[in-house]
Amino acid sequence: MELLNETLKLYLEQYCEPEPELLKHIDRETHLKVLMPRMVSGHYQGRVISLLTKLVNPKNILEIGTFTGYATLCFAEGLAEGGKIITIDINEELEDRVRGYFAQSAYADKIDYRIGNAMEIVPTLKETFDIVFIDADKKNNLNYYNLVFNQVKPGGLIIVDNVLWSGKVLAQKEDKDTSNIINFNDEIAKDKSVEKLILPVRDGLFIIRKK
Ligand SMILES: C[S@@+](CC[C@H](N)C(=O)[O-])C[C@H]1O[C@@H](n2cnc3c(N)ncnc32)[C@H](O)[C@@H]1O
Repeated sequence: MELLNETLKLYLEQYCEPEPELLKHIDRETHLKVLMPRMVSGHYQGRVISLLTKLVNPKNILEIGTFTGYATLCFAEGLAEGGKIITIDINEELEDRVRGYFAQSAYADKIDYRIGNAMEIVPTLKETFDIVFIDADKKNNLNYYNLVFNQVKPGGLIIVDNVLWSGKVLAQKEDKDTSNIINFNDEIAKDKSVEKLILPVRDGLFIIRKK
């Protein structure tokens, strides 16, 4: 089940900023040439990410789950002067394509793209982050959250994608992925060290602000 019906999606896309040409190209190629294209953030969610990032004006961003780099470039639009984004993906088959997209963008020198298992790479990072985007293997949402939490600045954001999981979370489906996401959402709801809300954007974006 798609949470946004096609008519509403098209309307929302008309009343936000237009999709930059490179992102249009990435979205088109992702749908034509890459497996599981529906993982791409896309126009409306991309503009939500871009606007949120501009409000925060971050120095350091961490993205866990690059895929084709669409959201990476949306985050990069809002980086502060001298800021950078580290983005991690385990899928080396996409590396050349994604490095090509980043090279064509205005943000090539701000993006630190690493290939490997985020569960191994994240514990090696020394930076503190203004924004962390968790969008990889959903079973590890809580592990990533716990791994990065101490490196998120007070007032910083942790954003987690797909927390409504195509409506399966509301239907309380009992498959493993859905149960993991429900468990993650429940843990965040109980966490008193953060302010939080789920935006019903695309597949559900959890916006979590560290107090
Ligand atoms: C939903 S996609 C990311 C979409 C992208 N952030 C966007 O918004 O366009 C999830 C990505 O996580 C990656 N991934 C899955 N498990 C991972 C892991 N353990 N470490 C790093 N990346 C992982 C997958 O290869 C996939 O490209």
